Amino acid sequence: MDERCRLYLITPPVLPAGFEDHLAAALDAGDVACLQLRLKDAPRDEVKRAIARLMPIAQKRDVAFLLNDDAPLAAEMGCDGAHLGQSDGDHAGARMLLSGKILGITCHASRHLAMTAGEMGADYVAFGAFFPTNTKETQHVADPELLAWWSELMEVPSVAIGGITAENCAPLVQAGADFLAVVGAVWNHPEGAAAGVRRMNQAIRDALDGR
Ligand SMILES: Cc1ncc(COP(=O)(O)OP(=O)(O)O)c(N)n1
Ligand SMILES: Cc1nc(C(=O)O)sc1CCOP(=O)(O)O
Ligand SMILES: [Mg+2]
Repeated sequence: MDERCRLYLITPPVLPAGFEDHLAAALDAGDVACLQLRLKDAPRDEVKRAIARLMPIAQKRDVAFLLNDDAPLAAEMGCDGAHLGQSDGDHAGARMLLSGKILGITCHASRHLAMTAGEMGADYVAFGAFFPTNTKETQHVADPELLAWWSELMEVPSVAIGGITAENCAPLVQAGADFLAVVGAVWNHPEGAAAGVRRMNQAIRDALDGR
């Protein structure tokens, strides 16, 4: 098992005014492995403008920039990769389009979906939701045991998602999650996004000490 577990940051579904400054402060506050742009239901032009604004902020800091839902647009815009759900198009086609780039696949709480994604060539498999969340209506509940099973059997990294906070993340880290993906724990942190990143990283370190 890789002894590390890293933070995977996802943007809020709607970007507030001045988001660039909040993003830069968050990414400067501590280790963030990647940033996923997740603008649900935004027109393609708006997503393109957001990529042009935000991708340089991430890449300048060595944070991989992934686009949610749209592998062709990720390829066209030179993103570092894409995240696709089970209804987000042809995974094998996306794998070819994003050759050499990162492709992550949502696998809910399903061992079968994860094995299929791993065999297809996914760079990570995402499991969730581990906890209730206000960010999205979820239909699947994942258990930390799934992360332990995956990390013991497979080399492909796992991402845990759904309602994860500094307070509840320890069992996921200790079960072997390679990444913790969060929205609210960072963007809704009462002291700001930078404090959210610091707090998540501290919680990950504390949990790794107890692994
Ligand atoms: C890292 C990560 N894991 C899971 C998801 C969820 O993807 P999906 O099921 O396609 O749902 P939407 O995010 O598109 O609403 C994700 N985005 N990122
Ligand atoms: C985008 C997303 N996908 C999920 C899944 O279970 O597949 S849960 C989720 C929302 C994550 O936001 P927060 O960290 O605020 O709970
Ligand atoms: Mg999706």
